[in-house]
Amino acid sequence: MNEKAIPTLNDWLGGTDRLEQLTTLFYQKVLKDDLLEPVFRHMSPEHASHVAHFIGEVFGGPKHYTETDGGSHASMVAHHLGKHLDEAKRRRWMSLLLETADEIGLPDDPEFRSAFLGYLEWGSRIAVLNSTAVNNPIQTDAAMPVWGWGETGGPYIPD
Ligand code: HEM
Repeated sequence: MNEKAIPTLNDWLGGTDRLEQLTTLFYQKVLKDDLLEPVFRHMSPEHASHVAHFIGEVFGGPKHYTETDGGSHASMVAHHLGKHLDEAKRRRWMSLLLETADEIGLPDDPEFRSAFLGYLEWGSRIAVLNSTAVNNPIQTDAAMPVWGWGETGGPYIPD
């Protein structure tokens, strides 16, 4: 059988440097955006690289978020608690991020963009849900999410 080696999403998009380029330019746009600037005006100088590291790790890349930045799935979710995000802000966040992806020339093949958009839709909708939560729904020792070329595996059915 002729089995092809399938790269991770992180490898396919060009790795950590490309993700940092994406998030750096994206958060510059965010700070010029009327709807999102108030949400992000207090973000730390490391915010863009932390988000790049988080996504890279989820996409099968190096564990920069958990091993270098000292983050975890739970600590990432904690950053969204009480932020009172809504659909309008989520849509703007998505639209600016996708615009930035095109601007820096991230791969635009249908398979990559389908997986990439799927992750952003999933993650951004969870961020909105978590932003109205009081308690962190993620255990401190929970594993990081993992995203590949075809995911969700079915609807979320609570225990
Ligand atoms: C796939 C989707 C998302 C991912 C992977 C993500 C990732 C992250 C990470 C890793 C942090 C912590 C950064 C740090 O350590 O400094 C963070 C913080 C934050 N995120 Fe997200 N996020 C997502 C979606 C969103 C959306 C849709 C919004 C708003 C529309 C949002 C708003 C925020 C805010 C307000 C913070 C805290 C900023 C501060 O420290 O002041 N996030 N996010």
